[in-house]
Amino acid sequence: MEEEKYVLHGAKTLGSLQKSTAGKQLYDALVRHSHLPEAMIDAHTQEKISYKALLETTCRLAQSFQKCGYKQNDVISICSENNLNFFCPAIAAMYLGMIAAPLNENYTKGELHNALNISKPKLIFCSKKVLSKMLEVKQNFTFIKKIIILDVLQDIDDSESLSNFILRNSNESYKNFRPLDLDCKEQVAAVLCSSGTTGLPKGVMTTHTNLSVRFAHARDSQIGHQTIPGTTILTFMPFFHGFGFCTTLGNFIVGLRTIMLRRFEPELFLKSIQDYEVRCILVVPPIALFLAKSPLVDKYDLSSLKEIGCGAAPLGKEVGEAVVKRLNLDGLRQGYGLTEATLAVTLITANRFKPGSSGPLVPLMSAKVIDIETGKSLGPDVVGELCFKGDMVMKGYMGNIKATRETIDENGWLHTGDLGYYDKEGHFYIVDRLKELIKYKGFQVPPAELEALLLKNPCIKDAAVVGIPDESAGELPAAFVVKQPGKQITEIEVFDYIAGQVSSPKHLRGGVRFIDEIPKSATGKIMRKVLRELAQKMKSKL
Ligand SMILES: Nc1ncnc2c1ncn2[C@@H]1O[C@H](COS(=O)(=O)NC(=O)c2csc(-c3nc4ccc(O)cc4s3)n2)[C@@H](O)[C@H]1O
Repeated sequence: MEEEKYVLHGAKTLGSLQKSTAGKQLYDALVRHSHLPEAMIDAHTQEKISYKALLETTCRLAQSFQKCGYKQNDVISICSENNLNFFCPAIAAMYLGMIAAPLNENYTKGELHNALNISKPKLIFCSKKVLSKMLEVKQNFTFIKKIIILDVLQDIDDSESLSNFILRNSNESYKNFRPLDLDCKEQVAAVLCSSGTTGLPKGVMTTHTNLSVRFAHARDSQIGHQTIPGTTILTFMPFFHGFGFCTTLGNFIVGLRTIMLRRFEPELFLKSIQDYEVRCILVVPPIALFLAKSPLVDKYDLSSLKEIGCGAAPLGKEVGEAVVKRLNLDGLRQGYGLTEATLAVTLITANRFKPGSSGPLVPLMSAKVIDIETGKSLGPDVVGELCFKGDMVMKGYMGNIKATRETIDENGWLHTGDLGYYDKEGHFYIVDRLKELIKYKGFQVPPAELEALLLKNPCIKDAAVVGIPDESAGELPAAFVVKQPGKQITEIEVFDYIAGQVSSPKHLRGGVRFIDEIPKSATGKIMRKVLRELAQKMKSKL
């Protein structure tokens, strides 16, 4: 029986929680905000999309899906850098109980192969930039029926443009379209990649109920970053990642004006805040460090900025305080979240700033910190594994019951693999990571994925990858390698071997170190803590 005294509960009710599907809530929001001229602006091109255009495009795209015979639980993937049309297929899919599976556009063909094998999309929406890569990958999968290009007006060879696909398969009478009623708790809305506490990337099944809780938080002035329609928020968070995906959907729900960057570009970032009079920005810790230290910041008028949301990786208390002081803010709204729990599960709320804390538990969720030996829940100010329960917890990993059961226990508790504690006021502090996951600038770097690639190299007998601390990036992936007897390979050859197979965040920026044996426990588990300590003593030649 759970010791109730050490289980924390967020607010049990939230006036803004709606029982309808995420698709219906998004549809209603696009209708409600259809008078607002700017839903999203591309900071690179100044192009924009209105709420009315989002409404028409998503309804006609849903009608097109229906005309072409796509149906409930069919998966569509979106593989693109942030762009104005990124969310059109995702929202249209949610109207119909289809499933949106965003993919990192920087994935190599090998990474895409793994991710596509999980979600098995019938349709892929991609940008012109990744079209050739997607066409090559498509050849290996019979389940992919079509590729549609998001950011061109004309077809390219056999791939239709989004606008032509809609024109050919729908008509002007989109006003008769309505989203379907669905079982919100069971119906999967999106599948997002995450490696979780161990192993290779998996597909996190996020349901309509999961998103509904997020939308309730977004609407609530105590939790949401901004809640007044038309308020301007800026993001460069990749839309394929839970942080960027779920916060931007929340922006549409509230009617915000989202200024979108494809990637962080210092001058464009600062100029956009100034020129669009941005009120709120969402950042990861390396950008908080930039805001704290860069001389560039003094060249721009950032006086419109009233709020900074920061998360996805640890933020040093001193950095947060430096940003607040330099930008004359009330505080920095740090949050702690994981893809497996949809978005932030602890979040600094307005006026409850505590430097170094990731904030109190969000409404509609429960939390406990457990002793990693006994599993018993712990009281305040004692470090243990963070666990969460409630309607933000994912349905599970797609097609992977074993990994799901290893992450969500029989009582519905999500075991995060993170170490932390809460203080007497219920503020949470993340202090370390039990799990092997490495975070490079907020991006996931699953050691198991790199270790599997290293072991395929004929010159390598054994290998382990750990994260080593870095002030700017948070952690850098570093490899320990045992050479095959009689084989030669250099550090740079190992670095290049990995860099040629995976996307940039996974490159071995922490270096390569050759050792005689990988330290392992009696059960064969890599002793990663030992390796992290060894990495500090053994400098890499790279
Ligand atoms: N604040 C934090 N401090 C320390 N570590 C943090 C962290 N947030 C995530 N992490 C680490 O990333 C892991 C999860 O990685 S992940 O799966 O890629 N997902 C994420 O990192 C993730 C998904 S949603 C999300 C956030 N949403 C927010 C909304 C508003 C806001 O102000 C702040 C945040 S953070 N983060 C966690 O298990 C943890 O190890």
